[in-house]
Amino acid sequence: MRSPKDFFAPLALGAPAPVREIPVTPSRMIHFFDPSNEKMAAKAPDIAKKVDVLLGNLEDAVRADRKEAARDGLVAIAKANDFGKTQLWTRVNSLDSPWVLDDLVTLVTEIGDKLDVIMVPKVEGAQDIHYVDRLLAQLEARAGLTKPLLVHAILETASGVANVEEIAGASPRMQGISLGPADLAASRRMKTTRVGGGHPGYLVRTDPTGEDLNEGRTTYQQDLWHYTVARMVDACAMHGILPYYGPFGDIRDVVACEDQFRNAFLLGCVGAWSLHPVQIDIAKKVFSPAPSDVAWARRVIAEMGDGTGAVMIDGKMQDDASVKQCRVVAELADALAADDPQLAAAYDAATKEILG
Ligand SMILES: CC(C)(COP(=O)(O)OP(=O)(O)OC[C@H]1O[C@@H](n2cnc3c(N)ncnc32)[C@H](O)[C@@H]1OP(=O)(O)O)[C@@H](O)C(=O)NCCC(=O)NCCSC(=O)C[C@H](O)C(=O)O
Ligand SMILES: [Mg+2]
Repeated sequence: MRSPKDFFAPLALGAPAPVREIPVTPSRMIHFFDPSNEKMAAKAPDIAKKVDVLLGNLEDAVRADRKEAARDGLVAIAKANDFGKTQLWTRVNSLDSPWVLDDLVTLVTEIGDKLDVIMVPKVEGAQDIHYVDRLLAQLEARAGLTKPLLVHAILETASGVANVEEIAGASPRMQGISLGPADLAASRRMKTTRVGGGHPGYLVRTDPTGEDLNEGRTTYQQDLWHYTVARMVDACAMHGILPYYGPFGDIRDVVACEDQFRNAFLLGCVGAWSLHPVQIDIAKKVFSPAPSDVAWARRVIAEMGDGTGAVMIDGKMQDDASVKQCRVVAELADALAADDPQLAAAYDAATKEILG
C-alpha cells in the first residue's frame, strides 16, 4: 500500500504526474471491436463517430492465433485515424496470459499518445493494479508521454468482488470499473450459461393461495447482478471513479438489453459495453437522462432556490437531498448536451413545457 503522501507521485523517473481528478467525459457506450477482424476494423472509423468510447479488444473473443494480429491491427488503426472527441481504449489480455506484457509494451510505446484508458480484465485485488501502475509509468517514461494513461478494471472474479473497494482506490490511474458477468459467473461457480442478463430460474414466488401449491402463484424474475452492480457503484463513488455495466450477450434481445442497461443506469452506472452496432443506440438512449426527467430536475433546482429548506412541487416534498439528486441528473444532461445539439434541444423543449 502506497503512503498517502506518495499517492500522487509518478512511479518512474520521467513518467507524467498522475491525474488528481478522473475526467468525466461521456462514456455511455464502450464499443468493443476485434482489430484482427478485417470487417470490424474497416468499420471502426465510422463507428467512432457514433460512440463515446471505441475499444480495441485484445482479450477474450479474440482467437489465440489472432492475438498478435489484433494488437498490430489496433496500432495501425490508431496511427491512421484521429478520433476527435471519441476516446480510444483497449482491453489487454489478462495478467497471467502470455500476451499481456507485449500488449502493454507495444501499445504504450507505439500509440500511448492516442490511448485514453487501458482496461485490465480479471482483476483480483489491488496488487494487480499496482503491477500495471508501475509498468505503465516505466513505459510512459520510455515513450516520453506527457499525459498519464488511465486504468479500468473488470470485476469478473469472486476475489475481485471481495476486494472491489481496494481495487477502486489502488491508484490515481483508476478511471472506472465494469461488471464482467460472464467470467464472474464462472468464477463464482454460478449455474448460468449466458453473457450477462437475467435468468428465468432466478425468481421469487408469491405465497400459496390454497391447498394447490401450483395454483395462482405469480413469479417475478430477479436481477442476478443487483448485488454486484450496487457494490461496484458504491466502491467507485467512494473513490471518485466511474462504474459501468459490462456486456449483454443476447444481441437479438434488444428489449432485455435495454432493461439491463437501465437498471445499471438507475443504480448509478454511467455506461455499458456495446458488442454489436445494434447496442450503440440502446446505450445512448438509456445512459442519457430522459428529457422529462431533466425538465423535472431543472424545475426542482429552480424552485429550491439556494437548495435548502423544503417545498411542495405537484404534491411531492422536495428538500436538500432531493435537490442533490436533481443536480446529478441536470449536470449529466448539461454535460451530454454540450456535445449533442439534438439532445440539448430535446432537454430545452421539455424544460420549456414545464417551466414556461
Ligand atoms: C457478436 C458478434 C460475433 C456478431 O457478429 P456477426 O455475426 O458478424 O454479426 P452481424 O452479421 O449481425 O454483423 C453485421 C455487421 O456488423 C459488423 N459488426 C458486428 N459486430 C461489430 C462490432 N462489435 N463492431 C463493428 N462492426 C461489427 C459485422 O462485421 C457485419 O459487417 P458486414 O458483414 O460488413 O455487414 C460480433 O458482433 C462480435 O464479435 N462482437 C464483439 C464481441 C466481443 O467483443 N466480445 C468480448 C466482450 S464480452 C466479454 O468479453 C465477456 C466479459 O469479459 C465477461 O466476462 O462478462
Ligand atoms: Mg471476461
